[in-house]
Amino acid sequence: MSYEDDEYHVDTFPKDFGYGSFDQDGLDAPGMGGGESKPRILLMGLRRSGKSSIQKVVFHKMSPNETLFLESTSKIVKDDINNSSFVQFQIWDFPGQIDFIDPTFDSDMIFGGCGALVFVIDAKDDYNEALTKFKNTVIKAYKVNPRIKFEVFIHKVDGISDDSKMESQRDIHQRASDDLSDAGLNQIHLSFHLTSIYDHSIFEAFSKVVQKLIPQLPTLENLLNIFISHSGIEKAFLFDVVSKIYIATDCSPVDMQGYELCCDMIDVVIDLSSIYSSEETAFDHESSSLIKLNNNTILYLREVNKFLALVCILREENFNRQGVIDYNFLCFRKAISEVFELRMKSQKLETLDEQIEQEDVVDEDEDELVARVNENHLN
Ligand SMILES: Nc1nc2c(ncn2[C@@H]2O[C@H](COP(=O)(O)OP(=O)(O)OP(=O)(O)O)[C@@H](O)[C@H]2O)c(=O)[nH]1
Repeated sequence: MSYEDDEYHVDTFPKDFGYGSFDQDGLDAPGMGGGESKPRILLMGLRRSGKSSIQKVVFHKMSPNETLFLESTSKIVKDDINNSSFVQFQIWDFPGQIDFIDPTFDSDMIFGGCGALVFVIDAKDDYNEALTKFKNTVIKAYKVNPRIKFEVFIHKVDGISDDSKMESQRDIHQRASDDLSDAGLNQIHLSFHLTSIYDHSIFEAFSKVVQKLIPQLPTLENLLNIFISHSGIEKAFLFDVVSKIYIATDCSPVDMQGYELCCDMIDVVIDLSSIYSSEETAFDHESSSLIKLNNNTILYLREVNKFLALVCILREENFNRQGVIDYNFLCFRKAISEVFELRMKSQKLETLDEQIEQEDVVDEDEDELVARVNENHLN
């Protein structure tokens, strides 16, 4: 975790139940955790649009109200998210005032290794300036790296009526697309999300951003489809426990209420478990939980590995066959660990290749770059 400020309130989890270096069955082999091989998510947008708040709420358990006291970001902040082999990336939080189109800005380096660019637009503000900045940023980034996924967060939609939200989204979508086609770039795909840190929408949106960076996503979805169809389950989410973003779900549509219930269940399990166990074992290989709702529905949680949990929604009568569900779950967990191992092997090979090509210079280059950009562009 690259934040020096460790003072903020930890909302739900024990303080050290967060991201950090990990060593899972020797999977954190040298070179594997090296931040430089991880895809990068860039958080960009105008000043005070909410970039740092998003990062702190989703990945550092800051409570939304505390973001009111966040100071403006004055330099690029790099943050390593190292929670599991499936979810490893870096988030770079950019200061709102940074000038991407300045010729001295090293866009090759910044956008080159970037997996997704999240552009945050404050829905409560006049967004003309934001759209101009968005257009310039996309043009520059696409030129350097056409594989970047462009994600627009229409942010701070709390307290806005559903009609106004839809209207803002339609308007921003239309104008952003028009701007890009005027620049001859109508082939660029933009994704739009309505978000707020005051509800689960920010976690849902970030889930979708992160999923696009997981090459094994189709395999995970397939495994979940097979699992639910043979177990009488209606919906299943594979959750990253710390951030509560889901890294995969089955192919049925996501209902926001169901997602919120599953997120809340994770909080309940960790909170209760922390009372009766040490902080390190609040979530371990024996973690599982069952919650009966008063509408004939059951929430069922099982630990998949140190960082992942499977949370399922099913009808009460289907839980009569718990033995079948548990057996299927064990098969599912085994399959996940095989995918996980395969990924580790291929990452190891990639790292070896990279090391042969360029002996350990990338890390220094990137840090130098960030320092240089901060020096050149910011007070
Ligand atoms: N109502 C509401 N306010 C939000 C939301 N997200 C962030 N804010 C507020 O917006 C203000 C600015 O948030 P920051 O995260 O500092 O914005 P930033 O984009 O990082 O700003 P710079 O560092 O100056 O670029 C803070 O007062 C937050 O509390 C949201 O979803 N809803």
